[in-house]
Amino acid sequence: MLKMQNLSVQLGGLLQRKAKLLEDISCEIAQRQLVGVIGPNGAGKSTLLKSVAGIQAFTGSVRFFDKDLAKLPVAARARQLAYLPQAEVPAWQLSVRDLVSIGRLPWRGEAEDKSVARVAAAMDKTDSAALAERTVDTLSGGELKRVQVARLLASSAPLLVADEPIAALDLAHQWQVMELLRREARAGRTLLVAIHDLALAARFCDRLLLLDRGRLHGFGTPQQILNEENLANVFGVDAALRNIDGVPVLMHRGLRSV
Ligand SMILES: Nc1ncnc2c1ncn2[C@@H]1O[C@H](COP(=O)(O)OP(=O)(O)OP(=O)(O)O)[C@@H](O)[C@H]1O
Repeated sequence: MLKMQNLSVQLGGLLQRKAKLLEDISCEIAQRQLVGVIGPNGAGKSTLLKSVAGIQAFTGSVRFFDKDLAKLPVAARARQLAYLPQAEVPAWQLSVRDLVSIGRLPWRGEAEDKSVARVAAAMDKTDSAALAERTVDTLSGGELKRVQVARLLASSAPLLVADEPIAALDLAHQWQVMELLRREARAGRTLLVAIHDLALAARFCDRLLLLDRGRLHGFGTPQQILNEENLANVFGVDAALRNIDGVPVLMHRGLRSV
């Protein structure tokens, strides 16, 4: 289980203006769940994910199965969680296969064949096997994103943290990646995924964590979180919600504010 307690992020030193990016986020996420982190631009989604991933300083605690993630040595933490940043542009002319293999680095002492098999499986699942020998700097934005998702999936970490993993993907690949992430949850992993597409979040996520200006506005099932009040008050849109096959579907009426 992933447990955040009073997680806060504040920027600025003694003489600088202080900015609260996250304020007292407390939330418990069960194992085997795909959790969508939603909220408008600037709500704090990336900051939350970076805090959980251990690359953003914060106060409070983030525990995963009773391990305080921030206190784990880096190598041990890398075996607990894999992280996909929002915008990651590889600086080297790595091959796709080598970039996906980076997901295996925390297990580099292990038998070679298992890593090779996991890398191949991750490329297959994300439709990136045909790109294996290309260098990553030649890929389109969507192809690169799929390869980066493959790197995440190649990891054996039980906690996956992904910042907008379906941004830049076409419709079919968005569905494919969401299906893959849900399957990883069903297989036992816990996933925390920032996502802007509320329709896909409603369709695939087990729980939604709604942030508004650095605060936790709500945590619950898509049915509980995606209501007309939250859409108006948090996202500033006037929308009607219709229930189709048990999934809330948004019908936009207009903007409340921009
Ligand atoms: N280093 C920083 N200095 C000042 N402000 C920052 C810094 N990092 C983040 N912020 C601010 O913190 C807020 C939250 O940023 P964050 O990237 O977490 O938002 P987000 O919800 O992921 O947004 P988006 O949907 O646009 O990706 C934003 O207003 C951002 O400008």
